[in-house]
Amino acid sequence: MIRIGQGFDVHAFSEGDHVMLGGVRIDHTRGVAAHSDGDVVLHALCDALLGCLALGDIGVHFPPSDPQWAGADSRAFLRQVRSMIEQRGYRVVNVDVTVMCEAPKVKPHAEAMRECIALDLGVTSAEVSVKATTTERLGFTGRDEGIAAMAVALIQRTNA
Ligand SMILES: Nc1ccn([C@@H]2O[C@H](COP(=O)(O)O)[C@@H](O)[C@H]2O)c(=O)n1
Ligand SMILES: C[C@@]1(CO)OP(=O)(O)OP(=O)(O)OC[C@H]1O
Repeated sequence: MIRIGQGFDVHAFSEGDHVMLGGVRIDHTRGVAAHSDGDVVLHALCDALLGCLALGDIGVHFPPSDPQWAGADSRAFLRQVRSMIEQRGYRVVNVDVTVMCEAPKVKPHAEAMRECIALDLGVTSAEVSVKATTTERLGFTGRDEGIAAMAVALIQRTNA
């Protein structure tokens, strides 16, 4: 039995000197507004994985109203979501993420992001794809107002 899920997340730029993407710290002229560390890649991935088993979304499991998640490392969310999936008898097959922003440049960090995500999901980096695109100066990402990410995940029953 295989199951598929998709996720999407956005965070607006705010004051700061770095962004977290795929668990990797990237120096930037701004940060993002968020309750946690604002890692759109990991948030979209969590939603994709939760979506595989119709387990709701990241905000259901890690509510923004809960002070324990203030400034949280989003890798902890991803590891927790992996654990939810494994408890239900599934394993991650592969994931694919697209980051949308004018800046920062993602490509120089894509390999580090793949390795970080692979470690937290218990797969190899060959099972983790990270891509990036501008939106050709169109829309909120095109106006350099924030970062968006979308993700797709495939999981498989471990006894399949
Ligand atoms: N934030 C971004 C956006 C894009 N890239 C890389 O640049 C290539 C060209 O982007 P287009 O939007 O013109 O297609 C793209 O293939 C990405 O590899 C990036 O690294 N960071
Ligand atoms: C991650 C959580 C944690 O409280 O808050 P944010 O960092 O604001 O990120 P969002 O993508 O809005 O997801 C909701 C929350 O689960």
